[in-house]
Amino acid sequence: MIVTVTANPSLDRAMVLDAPLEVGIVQAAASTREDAGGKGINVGRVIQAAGEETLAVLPLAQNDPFAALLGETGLPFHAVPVHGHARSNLTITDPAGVTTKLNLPGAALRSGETDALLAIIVAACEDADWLVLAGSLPQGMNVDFYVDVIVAVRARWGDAAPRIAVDTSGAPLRAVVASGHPDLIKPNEHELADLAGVDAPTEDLLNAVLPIAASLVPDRVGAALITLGGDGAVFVDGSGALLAPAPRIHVASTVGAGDSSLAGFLLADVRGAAPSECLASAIRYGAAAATLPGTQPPTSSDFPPGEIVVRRRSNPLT
Ligand SMILES: Nc1ncnc2c1ncn2[C@@H]1O[C@H](COP(=O)(O)OP(=O)(O)O)[C@@H](O)[C@H]1O
Ligand SMILES: O=P(O)(O)OC[C@H]1O[C@](O)(COP(=O)(O)O)[C@@H](O)[C@@H]1O
Repeated sequence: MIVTVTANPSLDRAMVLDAPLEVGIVQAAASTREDAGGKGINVGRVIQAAGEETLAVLPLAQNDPFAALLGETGLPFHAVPVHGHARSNLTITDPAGVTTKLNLPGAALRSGETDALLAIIVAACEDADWLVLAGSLPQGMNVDFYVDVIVAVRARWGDAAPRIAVDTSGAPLRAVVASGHPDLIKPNEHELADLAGVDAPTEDLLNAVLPIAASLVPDRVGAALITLGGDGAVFVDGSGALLAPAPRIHVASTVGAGDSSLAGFLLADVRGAAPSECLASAIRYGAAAATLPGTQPPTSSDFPPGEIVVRRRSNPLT
């Protein structure tokens, strides 16, 4: 079972333009769709669509319109009652697939609500193979929240604790890497560079991220799945690195592509696949998500045609 946590859910509105986005003018939009989103929810929807067991944990006010949208997905979830409503994030995609994301900070949680969220997450981890801590934290929440979760889950479940994947950015990611030792992180090249305090690479991304990842794996994190948009993805663990370019696709919207990559990786892992097949699955799911509008979860029927070629590098630094 894969438990996902979305501390900062978002009602995702995706708008499609039939001309490139221009700032400072009035522009007609061609279409729009709404999804119950946020990184953990997106991961969970892909896992559920693939037929594997999953549970989403999130803070949610009873009278929040987000609840109806989430209910329509059929995703099993455990909502921790809170006062604030889910934020609304906006994604704008132009005909070339260029995606602009406008993300709000999200309503603050009260201190009792944060404690309740942590307790529910720990309880939900009984029999879980993976715990996925995904997305930003609501404004005002302690940046160590994910560290607190990791410590509490491992203290409660010991050897039976799930492996823990973290997909976040900025201060919460720095905190987790400083003192949480997660089993897996899933940054993109910008988040990875920010974490390591270096400039993000702009060329030959598959190779350029390897030394940055090697500075973190395995001392600070067990493994890293680094997604690189149209350039593909890299997986680094204590035994070396795996590199896979992305297939050429027609991009509809890249929102949710990173979440689908992580879901694809975990799906293959819980089905017993080797890391190279987990990486290929991450690429297939990420690329499939990018061909779909909004945060629609991809299934295997959306996979782009062709083989995913995975190369191994035993020493990421050479
Ligand atoms: N333009 C694209 N062409 C092909 N695949 C893509 C494209 N954009 C994203 N993907 C797929 O989705 C994955 C995740 O995308 P990425 O943009 O790195 O995630 P994030 O949203 O976390 O930044 C990539 O590793 C790739 O497999
Ligand atoms: O929690 P954050 O980092 O603000 O991101 C939330 C947004 O990211 C998404 O989960 C999409 O993420 P990706 O495009 O990185 O896969 C949206 O559903 C949501 O609006």
